[in-house]
Amino acid sequence: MALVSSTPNVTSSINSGQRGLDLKGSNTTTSLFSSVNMWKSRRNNNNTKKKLSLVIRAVAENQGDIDFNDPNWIKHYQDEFEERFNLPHLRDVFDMKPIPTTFSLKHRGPQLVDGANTPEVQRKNGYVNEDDRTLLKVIKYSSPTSAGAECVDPNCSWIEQWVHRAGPRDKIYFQPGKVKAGIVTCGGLCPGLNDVIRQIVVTLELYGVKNIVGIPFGYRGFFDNALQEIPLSREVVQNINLAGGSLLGVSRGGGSTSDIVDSIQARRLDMIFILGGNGTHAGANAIHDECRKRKLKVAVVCVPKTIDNDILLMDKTFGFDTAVEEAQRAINSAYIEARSAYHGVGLVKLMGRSSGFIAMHASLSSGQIDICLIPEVPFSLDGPYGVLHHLQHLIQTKGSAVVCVAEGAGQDLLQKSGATDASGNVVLGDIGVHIQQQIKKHFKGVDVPVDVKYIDPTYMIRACRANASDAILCTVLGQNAVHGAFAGYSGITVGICNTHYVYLPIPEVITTPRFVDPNSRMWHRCLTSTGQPDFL
Ligand SMILES: Nc1ncnc2c1ncn2[C@@H]1O[C@H](COP(=O)(O)OP(=O)(O)OP(=O)(O)O)[C@@H](O)[C@H]1O
Ligand SMILES: O=P(O)(O)OC[C@H]1O[C@](O)(CO)[C@@H](O)[C@@H]1O
Ligand SMILES: [Mg+2]
Repeated sequence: MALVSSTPNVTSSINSGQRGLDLKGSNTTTSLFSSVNMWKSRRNNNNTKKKLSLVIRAVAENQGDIDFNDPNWIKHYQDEFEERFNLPHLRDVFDMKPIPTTFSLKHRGPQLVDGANTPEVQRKNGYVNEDDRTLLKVIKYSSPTSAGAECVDPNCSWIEQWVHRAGPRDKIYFQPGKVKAGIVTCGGLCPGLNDVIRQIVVTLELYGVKNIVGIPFGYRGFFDNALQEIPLSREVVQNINLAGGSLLGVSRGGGSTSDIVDSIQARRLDMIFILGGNGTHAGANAIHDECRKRKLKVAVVCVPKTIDNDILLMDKTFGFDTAVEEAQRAINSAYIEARSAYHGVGLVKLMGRSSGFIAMHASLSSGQIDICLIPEVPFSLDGPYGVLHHLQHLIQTKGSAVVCVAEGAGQDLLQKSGATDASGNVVLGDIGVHIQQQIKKHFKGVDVPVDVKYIDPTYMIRACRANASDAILCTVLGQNAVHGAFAGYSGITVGICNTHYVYLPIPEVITTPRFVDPNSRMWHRCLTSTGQPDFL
């Protein structure tokens, strides 16, 4: 029985910040709205019994083909999970024999001669066994009503879900001296891109790779003949992490998979490291499939890049911490402006196309936000429960207020242009400008003076260099990407799950964007911190 792939886990979809995982195959927008509606109805329902029955009904409806009376159902579930998270490997297609790794840290001492594969050498070099696994979920929920509960059955049975541990293996599937490796950065900018590029190059060189190139301006670099490959070496990348942006440039849109793979073939690339978000990963998976179809021995390995932190299953993606930290500056300025004005309102718009992680975390960390609005939580501006009424209350009671809004929030309040960007992403209406206008209009209507200061720090945040914690994350992800390619995997991405670094098959992390779960502890903490009510 196809337990995992054909049975969406709606308990997770209600409760998890990773609900998209469980709505496989469904349209992203539809999933977002149906889940938001489900949440809406949950939030308006204060009766615990009703809540519980809703959850259990969701389980029953959506785990329809799991027979919970089967004493082995957990085992079946785990087997399906293992199969789903199995990593595609070049061995699946090619008859390949591994060779001892050339990755070795510099050692002193007679017993640590390069190439010697003694347990001592293995331990000193920190090789990871191919069978090592890390747990994807670490909380044992005792009830489906526990905050953030992700349960498969009504009893919330404990089900171990293991994913593959990342790191260098003692055997590799490429001869480093013959490898040509390419690196490409796609989508929008994100702090840390240069750190990842740098670590990929440095690690490749440590294996002994001499032919490393950058593909300029995202996928465009593969099919725009006017663009030249950029030769990369430790020397070239030595200091690139000191600046934001991407040494290679980025772009959205363009290019058929077939053209890109033609280009990979013509360039004779053996490994391609692809840095990008959801769209980029979808492209990378298509490239991996096409390479398999053409019987090309190419390792396609992604490093998730999204400032919005909207990739499934991961603790966080690089650049996110920096974005949150940088957002503090905008929030603090808005706060000072608001405090210093008579009836001041500071309004800050932060990135977050469909996920409000930056806005939520920035609100939490600043402690200066009175109202935080994110795409996952619907709100109304007008009426007795609307944002404007609450804002008026704040102005009249404490004299000033600060609002933080994610760019994708409240899109239902704006006219849709129907426009899309080069990658097919919907062009959003400007919710920041809209709220600013509505605040002015509302206060004029009730004849209360207000002084609104609107700050949109979007591109200032995105162009920053990575902060210390992101720089470390980038370092580990970049190194692990190279280890993954040499280990022979393709069609994979690297990530951090429960503080451990893992490899995941690409399709598992991009079924939808990752969303803030309005029922999660984190969102509840944000509400506790702002003191804001529901706005519906
Ligand atoms: N479904 C898809 N299949 C193949 N390629 C895709 C797909 N979606 C997007 N791409 C390509 O991936 C690249 C990046 O996509 P996109 O602009 O959506 O950025 P992203 O990777 O999602 O990152 P960001 O977080 O900045 O939005 C573009 O060149 C785009 O053409
Ligand atoms: O203006 P650009 O380059 O299209 O990027 C804007 C988008 O980038 C993102 O930060 C994702 O990278 C979104 O939040 C935002 O909508
Ligand atoms: Mg995208």
